[in-house]
Amino acid sequence: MSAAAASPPPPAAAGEHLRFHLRGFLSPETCKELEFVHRSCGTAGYRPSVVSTSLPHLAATGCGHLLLPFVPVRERLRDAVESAFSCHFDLFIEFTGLISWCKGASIGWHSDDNKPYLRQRAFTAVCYLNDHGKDYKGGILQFQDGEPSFITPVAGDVVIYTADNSNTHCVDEVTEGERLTLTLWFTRDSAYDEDPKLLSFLSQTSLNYEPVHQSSYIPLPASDIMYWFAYDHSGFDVRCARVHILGFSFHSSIDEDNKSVAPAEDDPIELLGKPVRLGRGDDVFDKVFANGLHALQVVQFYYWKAPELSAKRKQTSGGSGTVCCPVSQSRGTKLPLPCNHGLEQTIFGSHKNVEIDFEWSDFELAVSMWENYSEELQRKLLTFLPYWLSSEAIFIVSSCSPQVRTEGN
Ligand SMILES: O=C(O)CCC(=O)C(=O)O
Ligand SMILES: [Fe+2]
Repeated sequence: MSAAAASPPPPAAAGEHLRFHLRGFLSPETCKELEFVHRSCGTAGYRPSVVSTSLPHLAATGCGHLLLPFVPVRERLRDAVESAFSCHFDLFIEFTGLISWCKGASIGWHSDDNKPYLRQRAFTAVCYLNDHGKDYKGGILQFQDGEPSFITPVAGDVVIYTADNSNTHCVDEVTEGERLTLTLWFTRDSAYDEDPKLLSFLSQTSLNYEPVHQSSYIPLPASDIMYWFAYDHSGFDVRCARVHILGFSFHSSIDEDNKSVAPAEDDPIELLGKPVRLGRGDDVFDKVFANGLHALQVVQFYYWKAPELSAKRKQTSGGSGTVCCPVSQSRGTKLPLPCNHGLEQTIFGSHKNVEIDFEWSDFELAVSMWENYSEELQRKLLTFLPYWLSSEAIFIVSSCSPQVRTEGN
């Protein structure tokens, strides 16, 4: 969760600078962690060819604990904006969201406060989580006037600018791959502060679980329609596409010799709301996941940790052979989900290019690492929430701060 310690931009006299390009603001590890959250939880976006993950969506789908990786980043970005634009007033975060700009996504010339319902926006921060050229083509950010006149996105870099028409900008069409960003808008108007809204969601969902119970971090899918990515008179389910691209498939949780229990679904996509297994090639993994989103999150966690896991395996076993295989070939049949492999490949296919040296034993280890990771975040969330609720704000609660009393202290 650590964010790289880039020095804050120098304070500027009002009007002196329109925008700042901060290089290396986020560490590669922070970029990867946010990418994991987005690829696990994103839904079809608010514009064509876009997938997005907003913080209220995380809180509403049983993933309130996944807000934690955002907390230090939001705080550092607010500090950077306040210092860059010499703000002698309170600044609130109006929106925080992860966005994938997929093939065909672009935005024409605009300023970020250009609609009556967007007038409250004062500043924008866009963090780039992956690299132009390597991960996607197109997607250059251009400004109409002033310097810098364009930004070529590099993972870890941030651009901050005023949301008014002195920063009219556009984003070129993404022609290949997936351009990942973390976008924040800041406001001076506390009525638009997103924190109280998030806290209200969190208190309705996360506070119900005490003590930490396993099911408290299992994701709960939103309505199926939110995962439908429409493209060119066709489309696909985002959960299926993300799982397929990494070589996995969804299987029934019911064993083949027990077919009589298998219920017939009107809409096969509804099967993703029920317990599922994961398969790869002819193998089906033993574990039953609570739903398709749970399975997807574990697959994305595995993908995030795969290089580390395979390096560890090679170190300990000298690279030879598999230890045990928690899989079988006769378990749950492949779910009859509608898919469009060609389109899934066109839209999400580019990021699997880091070839995974796949072993089921690594995957099994990733399942327990994911459980530990989620449990730790959930524990932190439950510790922080009372402090957040009493100040109606989301902030880093330092464990050494004297007012924090955690269990056992
Ligand atoms: O992603 C970017 O570089 C800028 C995005 C943008 O202009 C917007 O979301 O309003
Ligand atoms: Fe914009």
